[in-house]
Amino acid sequence: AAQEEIRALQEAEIPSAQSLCILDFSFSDFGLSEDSTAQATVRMFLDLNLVQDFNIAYKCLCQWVLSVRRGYRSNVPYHNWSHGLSTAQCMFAIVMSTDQLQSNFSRLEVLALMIATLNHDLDHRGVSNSYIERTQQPLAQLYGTSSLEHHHYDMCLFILNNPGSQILSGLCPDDYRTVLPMIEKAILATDLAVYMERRAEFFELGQRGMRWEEDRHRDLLRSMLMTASDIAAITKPWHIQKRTAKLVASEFFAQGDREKEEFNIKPADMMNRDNSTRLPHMQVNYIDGMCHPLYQQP
Ligand SMILES: CN1CCN(CCNc2cc(F)c3c(=O)c4c(-c5nccs5)[nH]c(Cc5ccc6c(c5)OCO6)c4oc3c2)CC1
Ligand SMILES: [Zn+2]
Repeated sequence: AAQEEIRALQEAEIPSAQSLCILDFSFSDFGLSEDSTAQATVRMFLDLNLVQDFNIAYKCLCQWVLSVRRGYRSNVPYHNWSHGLSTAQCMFAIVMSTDQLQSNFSRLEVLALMIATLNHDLDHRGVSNSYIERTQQPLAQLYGTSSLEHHHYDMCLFILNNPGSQILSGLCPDDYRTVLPMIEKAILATDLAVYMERRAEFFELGQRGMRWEEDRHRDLLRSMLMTASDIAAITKPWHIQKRTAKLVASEFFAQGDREKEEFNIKPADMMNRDNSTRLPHMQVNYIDGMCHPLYQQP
């Protein structure tokens, strides 16, 4: 990120959570300027007490936020900075609402989940894993499965290791060794194919009135929370949801067009522009099949 941008953010008066509406599950960044989205991210880290709990130098936090924002591609209709911020804001609202009741999450978990949500789709190219794997993109050579998510984590780590944005430099070695794998697992958990494989176990455990104390159970809980934040766009008020669905459609149809033209392969239904008339049908299918079961979980 550029020095004057960092100084501007560092010296800015960061608005309160209330004035930014970041405690609301109906939050949308649609009206916010690029600068306000960076300030909203700083506000989340401040209000979660992460800055003082983990001795994060404020200038470092500002540079890190701006580097993450820059790490998203603005020419991608849906999987861009706005989606990364919205996902992090949903996690912020979850943590802040549940922690009022009892301290559900450890400090390290909150730090890991906030870093993971904000970074989880870094450098997304607007195409799905199946596209990358079927068309033998370089990313597919690097990672067999979840190629996108492995790349998102790689980029997250790259920014965390960049001089000037090393917000984890204040952690003791034990905390550092604990939080990085937590962030990696959380980002890899945002591959919806992985979520679909693991959610049955989560629902089954949820029926047993779990206390979610064992490590492997906490991994599963954090993974499900990542997906709940990642797909929260369909929980927004209808006028917001409608606008976002159009962005998703334009991103998916662009992929379908490339599959037809460049690779002469038949796109999946969701990616095929010929199905534009079936948008409402696909929307309902997606919500009923993918999303509602997760939000219904007690
Ligand atoms: C086989 N499948 C193929 C698809 N694959 C990737 C699925 N991943 C994803 C990831 C996502 F984030 C969304 C997502 O956020 C979606 C939303 C939203 N609505 C409001 C806010 S977000 N609506 C729909 C369904 C849909 C409706 C109309 C369409 C369409 C998709 O594509 C073209 O027209 C979504 O599908 C999604 C599918 C999973 C495996
Ligand atoms: Zn995402």
